[in-house]
Amino acid sequence: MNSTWLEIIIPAPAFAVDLICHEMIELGSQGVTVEERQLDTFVMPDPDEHSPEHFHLKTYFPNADRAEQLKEQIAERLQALKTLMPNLPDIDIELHPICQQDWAEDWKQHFTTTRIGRRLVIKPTWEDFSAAPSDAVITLDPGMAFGTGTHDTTRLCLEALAQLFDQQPLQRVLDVGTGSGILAIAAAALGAQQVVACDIEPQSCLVAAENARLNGVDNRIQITDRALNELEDGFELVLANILAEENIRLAPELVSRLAPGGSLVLSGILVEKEQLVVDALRAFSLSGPNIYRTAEWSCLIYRKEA
Ligand SMILES: C[S@@+](CC[C@H](N)C(=O)[O-])C[C@H]1O[C@@H](n2cnc3c(N)ncnc32)[C@H](O)[C@@H]1O
Repeated sequence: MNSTWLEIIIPAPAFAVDLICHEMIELGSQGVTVEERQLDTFVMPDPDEHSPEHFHLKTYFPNADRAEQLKEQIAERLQALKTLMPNLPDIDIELHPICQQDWAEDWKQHFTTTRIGRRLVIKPTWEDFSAAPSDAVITLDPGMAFGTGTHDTTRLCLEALAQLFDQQPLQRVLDVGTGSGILAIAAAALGAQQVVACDIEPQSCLVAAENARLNGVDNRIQITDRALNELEDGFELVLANILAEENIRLAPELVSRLAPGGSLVLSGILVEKEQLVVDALRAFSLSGPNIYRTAEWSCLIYRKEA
């Protein structure tokens, strides 16, 4: 489906954002997003981060042919808001017609069967693949959760996982921020007998559980939304594809969940934030890191002293 929508961008001061959003919905907008910060990553904004004074509202209307009429209506609404908020400045809005593609099909084009390392193969549910006997094939439908293997941060983790399993078989693996479950399932497919996968998002836990079932490894993966500090320890491998800041915040818990000699794989780290993580991890008895980079992402691999 390729229908044309109208995207309207409204620069707005912080104090007016809620009311303007409300007005747009009243005018028939099918969705409003508020760009409040430069998103350089994939998860939640830092709650301690200060909000900026100005925002960009993007609001979407299904009927692009109403552009001129909508522009006038929005100008009238903004003018009317000035009676409530005398400090509201004059606002220049931008209008762009945009094509709505069939996103579900569009992103699928970028998720195709991929081999990682010697044995690991990631395959979308809608593709066929003839596996060699030694292949560890995992089949995924990421649903609403993050993790198809196409994102560089996931890929770096999968490469680390494949490399570590090549060095020695690993039995107990912890996947922190499991998303679609891709890393946990890959660990089980490569032979781990007990995998714990946690995520703060209940939706991710549901998707991960379904993907584990689909891959026939649900009996070896325990999926939980419990906090990291409530989980057991003694893991030979701990993977965390979460933000640099989150990796730093959780570092004591991540390290304490490792068995002696265990490996810690930290991903989701922008190259520019790599040093922050390296500095924070110095506080622990770890060797490393071995650092792997793809585009703007870094992945750090540590080993806990035996
Ligand atoms: C970038 S995704 C990674 C998904 C998957 N592991 C992968 O490598 O593709 C990060 C996931 O971590 C989860 N997450 C973020 N902070 C977390 C935390 N403190 N504890 C557990 N999960 C967390 C998010 O909900 C999200 O599903």
